[in-house]
Amino acid sequence: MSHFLQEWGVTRVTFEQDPEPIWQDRDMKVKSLCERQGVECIEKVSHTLWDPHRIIEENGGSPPLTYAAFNQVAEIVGLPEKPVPNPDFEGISLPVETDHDQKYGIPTLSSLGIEPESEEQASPCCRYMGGETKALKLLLSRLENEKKAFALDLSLPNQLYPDLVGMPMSLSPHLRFGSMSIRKFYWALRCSYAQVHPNSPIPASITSQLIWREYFYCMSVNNPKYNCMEGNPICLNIDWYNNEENFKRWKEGRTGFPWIDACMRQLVQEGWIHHVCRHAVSCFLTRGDLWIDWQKGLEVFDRYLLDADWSVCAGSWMWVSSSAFENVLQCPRCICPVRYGRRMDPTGNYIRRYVPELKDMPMRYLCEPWKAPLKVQEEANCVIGIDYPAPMVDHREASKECKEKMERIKNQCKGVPHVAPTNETEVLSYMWLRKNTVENIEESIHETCSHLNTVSL
Ligand SMILES: Cc1cc2nc3c(=O)[nH]c(=O)nc-3n(C[C@H](O)[C@H](O)[C@H](O)COP(=O)(O)OP(=O)(O)OC[C@H]3O[C@@H](n4cnc5c(N)ncnc54)[C@H](O)[C@@H]3O)c2cc1C
Repeated sequence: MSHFLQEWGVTRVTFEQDPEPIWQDRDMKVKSLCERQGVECIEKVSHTLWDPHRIIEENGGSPPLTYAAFNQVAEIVGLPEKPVPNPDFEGISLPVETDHDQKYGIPTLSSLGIEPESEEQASPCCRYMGGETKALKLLLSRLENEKKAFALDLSLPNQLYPDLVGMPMSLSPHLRFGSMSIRKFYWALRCSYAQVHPNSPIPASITSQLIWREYFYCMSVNNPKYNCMEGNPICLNIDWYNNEENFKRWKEGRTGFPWIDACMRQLVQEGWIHHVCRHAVSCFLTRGDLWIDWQKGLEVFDRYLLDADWSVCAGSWMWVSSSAFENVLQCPRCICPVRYGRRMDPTGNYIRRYVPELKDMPMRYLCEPWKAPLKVQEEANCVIGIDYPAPMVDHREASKECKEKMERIKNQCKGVPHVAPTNETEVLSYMWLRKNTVENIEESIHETCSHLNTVSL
């Protein structure tokens, strides 16, 4: 790094704030290196629409407790700044030497010791290309689609899988790595709505997904244990099952529920799945069917998702598993892996694409192939238990059991804050919840109080 700074005559480095501890650690190192080299360091907030610290300050020193409260505070803070051209970069061109790629080219994955885990991973149906040029093209086609939806007053979901030419439509990996500016995306969505409906106010739903991202960022800032259950002041300590075999079947897409398996296989092969798929598989793993720790699911998402984002991913897992946020006090309905699959994939094309064993299974049985008569299974060349697994749980039974457990936890939660405790009474109620796992209550109260002191929420 110091070699590059010198060779390129760098005098100023700008970087953006990120709440993830490893990036904060990296920033500290870069800053001290730059200081030693006499290079100026400028820290900007450009990865989020608003500075999370500003939101916290406006909310009286703690993060807004709910998504609705977040929106109210954001309204007070005002609309996010519009992107402006950066004069620092105008007219800049970098001379590229003939041996540029040799000296500075991106190393291959195998030179870093990373090999594909499967044939599908080695040649996936779609490839995400990095860089702002690609991201801007993607934004344009995305806006065209959105405009059609705005004109019909529809909220058009992104497609479940890349289009026929293998082009992904999702911008999330670009947002994650900064090759698409979040402010540009936000303002582009608002402007294209305004073009279609010039005389109407812009509905909040147009940008609501981006605001969820902001909310999770705001909740994670100042909380280094945000991606953990233990020591994370906003997360309930739930006694999840530790069942390695069940976890492995979920991870490998061998649950016997075609919709869940299609989602998990797409994730591992392509590094991206649609929000409805993320929701379905995370609910299935945790409070829906298997009652397995959300942190295990988070590890898998973190490994395979191209848009894996410390704040959003951990926040979403806590949300879906009812471990934090508003969901702690609610008992949301479990997702049925059969009915939901049928609703989301009415043609069956998605399941057939990622679970080819079932490609000839008639639509009627596609989401629950174990119900197909043996003759139908034989005709479809897919005998359940031989060519494709039988369902690993009885969903009705498993979800009933999970729901009862969740109800018990929620009853214990009555009167307990659903996010970080902010005073001593709340700490005491919080400890009540944790007493099943912490033997010495006094010690645990002390532990949580010190969290409150160290984690300045
Ligand atoms: C268990 C689980 C884990 C998730 N992990 C991640 C993750 O690691 N990284 C990530 O970017 N998104 C994550 N999401 C949120 C969401 O599923 C993805 O952002 C979305 O599917 C990306 O596709 P898109 O770009 O087409 O999204 P769009 O619908 O076009 O949304 C645009 C952007 O808004 C943000 N966004 C969208 N939905 C949400 C949401 N529910 N919560 C917070 N931000 C949102 C993302 O930055 C996304 O790129 C997760 C959701 C769940 C349920």
